[in-house]
Amino acid sequence: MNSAIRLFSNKNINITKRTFISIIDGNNKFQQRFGPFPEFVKIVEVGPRDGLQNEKTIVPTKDKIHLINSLAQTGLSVIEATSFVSPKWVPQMADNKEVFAGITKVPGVSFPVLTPNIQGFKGALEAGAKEVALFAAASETFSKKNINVTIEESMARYKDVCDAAKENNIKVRGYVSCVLGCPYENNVPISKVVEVSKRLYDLGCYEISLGDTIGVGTPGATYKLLQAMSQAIPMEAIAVHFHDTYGQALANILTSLQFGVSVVDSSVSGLGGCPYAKGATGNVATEDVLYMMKDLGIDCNVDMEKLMGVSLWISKLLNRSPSSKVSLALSHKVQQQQQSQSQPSLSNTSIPINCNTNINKMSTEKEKQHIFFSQNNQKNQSSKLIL
Ligand SMILES: CC(C)(COP(=O)([O-])OP(=O)([O-])OC[C@H]1O[C@@H](n2cnc3c(N)ncnc32)[C@H](O)[C@@H]1OP(=O)([O-])[O-])[C@@H](O)C(=O)NCCC(=O)NCCSC(=O)C[C@@](C)(O)CC(=O)[O-]
Repeated sequence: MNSAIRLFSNKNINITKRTFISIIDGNNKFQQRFGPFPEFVKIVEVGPRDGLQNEKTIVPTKDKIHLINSLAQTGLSVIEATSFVSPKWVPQMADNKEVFAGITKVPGVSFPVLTPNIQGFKGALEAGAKEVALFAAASETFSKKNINVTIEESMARYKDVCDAAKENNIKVRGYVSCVLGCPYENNVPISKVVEVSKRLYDLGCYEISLGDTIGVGTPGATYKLLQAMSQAIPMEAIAVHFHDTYGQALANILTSLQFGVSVVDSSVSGLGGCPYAKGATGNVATEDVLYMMKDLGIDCNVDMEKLMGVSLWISKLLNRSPSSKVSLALSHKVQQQQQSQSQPSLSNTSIPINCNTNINKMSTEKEKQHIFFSQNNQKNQSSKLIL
């Protein structure tokens, strides 16, 4: 039994249900019991890359650009823009140069791109990228399937990329896939994850993102992994990248925060997957992460209202509902509010959302921009949403 419930059911302690709720509701008490948590968490938005690389229908370049530009208006400081990988392997990212050239390089926002080898690095450099991301795996089979080389061979390639990056003053981030399980080998030894992560870190990656590629991880497994990782790499250089296939991502993030992790990868609307991990669903949704962070009192410096607008827009464009539980819940709330025509009650956060907008029917970029950023003004059609 958890200690809070034990306390509540202990007849010797005179505690009312009301007091009990106020104890667990108080952020300070919660932090004392479950924290401490970092004060600030950097969100690395991977939707435009990890999300769109897995879409069956290829999203038009202009829409990718619009997606990234809109995300850059939300306060996000890192938005992974595209991949400089082989178009034969991942055709969804074949327009990498056009996407990178088309996006507005907002000061203070990084737009890293994936590079699997020196050819990709050169392409990224020519396109004007200031940050690249390498992606290794802790599973031999996954490495072969994903980048057609063994782990050892990938390290040799990544050394060349890191050397070239140093010469050109380019920041390098490193991914390790299959940290909590592999679609081909199932169990992956923690020692292998630590080894590959440390090698990437020693090559010069400033941050190592631990990828639960197929979303099989649990808080228990995450705890054990981070315990081992914390012995090898400074905690501030560790990021977590959870897919939500088994619905464990938020619980795993909470565990990671308790360990001191302060960088979380996520994807707007829960877009995502991996073309070489069949059945893996999207990354944890950025909206869901923000909702949890807000309750924990953790600052992420992202405007939830704007992000929800982006989430609804990209979901409409892809002709499906958001994978984000928070987006779905909030959309239903809006619909209910619209039906009952009632006034909203007291709230800390209000999100205006126009659920009736069909973005596909909008012909021009200007119209799309308008619906994104002027929802506040569309009082006749929008409802204020209460979190
Ligand atoms: C690594 C390769 C290229 C090896 O692929 P390969 O076939 O072994 O490459 P190659 O060196 O033998 O070259 C074959 C052809 O590819 C071209 N080529 C070679 N390199 C490039 C390049 N950079 N950009 C563009 N073209 C390239 C090269 O020019 C040549 O073209 P051809 O002469 O036949 O016309 C391939 O396996 C590949 O592109 N893999 C990428 C797969 C991928 O993007 N996977 C998804 C990202 S990883 C992921 O999602 C996991 C992550 C990061 O999110 C974290 C997690 O959740 O775990």
